[in-house]
Amino acid sequence: MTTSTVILIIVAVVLVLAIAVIAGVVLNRRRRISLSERDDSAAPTEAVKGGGYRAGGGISLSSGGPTTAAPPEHPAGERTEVEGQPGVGDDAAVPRDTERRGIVDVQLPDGGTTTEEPPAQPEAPEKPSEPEQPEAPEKAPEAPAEPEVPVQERVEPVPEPTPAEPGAAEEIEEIEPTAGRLERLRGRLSRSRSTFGQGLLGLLGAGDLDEDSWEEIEDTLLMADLGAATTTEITERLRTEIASRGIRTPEQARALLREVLVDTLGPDMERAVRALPHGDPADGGKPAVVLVVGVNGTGKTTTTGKLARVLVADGRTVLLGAADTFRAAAVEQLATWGHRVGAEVVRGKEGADPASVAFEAVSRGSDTAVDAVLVDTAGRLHTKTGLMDELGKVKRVVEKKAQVDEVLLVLDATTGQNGLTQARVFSEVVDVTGIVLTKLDGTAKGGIVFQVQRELGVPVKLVGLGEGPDDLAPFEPGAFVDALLD
Ligand SMILES: Nc1nc2c(ncn2[C@@H]2O[C@H](COP(=O)(O)OP(=O)(O)OP(=O)(O)O)[C@@H](O)[C@H]2O)c(=O)[nH]1
Repeated sequence: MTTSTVILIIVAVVLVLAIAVIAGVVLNRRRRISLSERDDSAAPTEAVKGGGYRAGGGISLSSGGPTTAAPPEHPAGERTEVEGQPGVGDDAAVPRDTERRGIVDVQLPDGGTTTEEPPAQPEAPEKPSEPEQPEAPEKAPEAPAEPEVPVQERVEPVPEPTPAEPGAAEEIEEIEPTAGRLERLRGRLSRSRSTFGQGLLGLLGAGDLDEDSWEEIEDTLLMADLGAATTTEITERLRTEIASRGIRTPEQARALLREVLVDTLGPDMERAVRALPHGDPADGGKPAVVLVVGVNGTGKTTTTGKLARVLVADGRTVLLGAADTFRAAAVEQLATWGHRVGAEVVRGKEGADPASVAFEAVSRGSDTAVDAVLVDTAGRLHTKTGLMDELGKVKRVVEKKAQVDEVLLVLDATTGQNGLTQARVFSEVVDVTGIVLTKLDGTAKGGIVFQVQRELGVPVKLVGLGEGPDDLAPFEPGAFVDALLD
């Protein structure tokens, strides 16, 4: 063995040993890191999960029972007012039906076929000698160009008795005068009043406001759903004005608070509901077209019915379009409202294309020269995209026949911030021109009025203050703030 071979062997052995040592060190480190990683992650997980709370028992479960197979009951009477619900694509309350479908799922009938008769209506026996239904095919030339909307095939206008028809007049209800409604319904705001107005007045009237008092004022505004931006704006203005005007007495504080709140509500915004016709419909004028949109359960159908009553009480003729075809009961509900005020109702079968129903309603309204066509739309769809598609389509299709004068977005005041999220989404889809805030009688958080207007720049035009047929009032900032503060 030569010297060089010996050296080579020694070098090789040294190299092998070095590699072995390095590998050992690396493996050892990895193991250590891996162990410490696990240790680190274990601690926060526990902290987040438990937060120190230990449940005393398991979650109580019960059987769904046999009722799951039966068709769901209309739970309108059981609606619970749950904070933070719903989102767009959800319901505002307990879903009334199990089946959901998007417009893409709707089966279109073959051309030329007639749709099957709708299920017998409760009112049907009372009007056996109804005039013949208008011939749908006559409207074919007026149908919109959108090929997927075979209007004349899908919609079945069902004329309800009008005031002029013999035998129908006695069924039509008397409608409360619309003037001064907010004043009359003022007591319904009492729940809002107690926490919001009285809390603020108590703080401001106490005088000598320190930082804690201002924080409390901010908290009161935030808890009443006024939102951060409006709260800051109001608080800053109150601070400035109290200092510059030298407000001393509770009366002065009250007057200032009223002034600031009313100003924040934009008293100059145009709040008239655009539901009067363009010219005289009997003389070639066009009816006003009002679309009522919103998430299901917020009170769209009820609001449409209440608004019809307001118009009828004002001596106007109204036609209702039941374009909420996702739920048969919603169509029936609107038909009942129509029947009660003597308004004709145009409806499609369950699952009919809402756009075609809306189009037919507007066509029929123009033909019969009514003053206003109110279209109740569906708000429950799987997704925001589905909702956009449908509402956008309804508006586009209707606009082929007439101008849409008003798009009323119905929001449930009891859903707080979520109403705002809904408002944003709906205003992306259609140009919302007015807001109807319903169920203000059932919340202590009337402050959502401030936030919604600020966010959307669209006025609250009407408020729902109860389930009664005439519990719809115009929104008047001064009277509203007085109701909060008195
Ligand atoms: N307390 C109170 N209840 C209201 C008001 N407006 C509507 N409601 C009730 O809210 C429930 C839902 O109203 P709907 O008109 O059916 O709601 P919708 O948005 O049309 O829902 P769908 O019919 O499913 O499309 C009903 O029980 C109404 O009586 C209101 O201003 N105050």
